[in-house]
Amino acid sequence: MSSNANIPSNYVSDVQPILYSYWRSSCSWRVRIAMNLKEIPYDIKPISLIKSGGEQHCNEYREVNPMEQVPALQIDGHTLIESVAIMHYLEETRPQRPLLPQDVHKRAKVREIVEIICSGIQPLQNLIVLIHVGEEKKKEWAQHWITRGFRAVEKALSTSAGKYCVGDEISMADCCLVPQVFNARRFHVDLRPYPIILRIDRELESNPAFRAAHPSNQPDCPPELPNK
Ligand SMILES: O=C(O)/C=C\C(=O)CC(=O)CC(=O)O
Repeated sequence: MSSNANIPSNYVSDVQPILYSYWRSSCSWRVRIAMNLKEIPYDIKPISLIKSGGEQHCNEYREVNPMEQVPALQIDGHTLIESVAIMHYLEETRPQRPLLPQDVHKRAKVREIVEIICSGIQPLQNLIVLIHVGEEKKKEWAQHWITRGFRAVEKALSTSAGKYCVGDEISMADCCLVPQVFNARRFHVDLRPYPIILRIDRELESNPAFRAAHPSNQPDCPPELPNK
């Protein structure tokens, strides 16, 4: 299966991977997009982040992911956690449909945008943080950090974007951007100051890999919430 000269051919297993995922977890969503783009078939094991105080905290799942978060991916006989590390593993073992550009400067740009979103925005507005911030303040809190980060993303995109975040090829940066835009809408962030972000999000809306990964198309999406 693997055509990457650095990866032994027996490294990649034919056993279908299992993705521990939650329908509107943006981190699970990044990996779903990457798997779909690379056309890797996988099964989803839903982990409800809200049922009974969160299934991610149960003993059984803590064995899978000691960070008590989704996603986790069982693949090639290994259990991997952390969405960005997982995307890089997929890139290295399944080089088909690359998610990193060849050009080193473009690669750096992809990693920069990934980092802004995955370290500088999402962790500050995820469920565990918002629980600590409290119901009353959580919307303002999330808006603050998303706005701060989107200013930097928009600036990065002003020099890197073509059709997508970096040039005209879909990359890891796009896998991270689309779920973060969803979160921004969820917290009613005014997105008008970010026209490039909005344009790329719109561009990717109809892409089949992105569409299939959308929360509303997940097996654990509550039926009463078909549209986000
Ligand atoms: O249904 C819920 O409200 C629970 C959790 C989430 O949305 C996931 C997050 O914590 C946000 C995120 O992934 O960025």
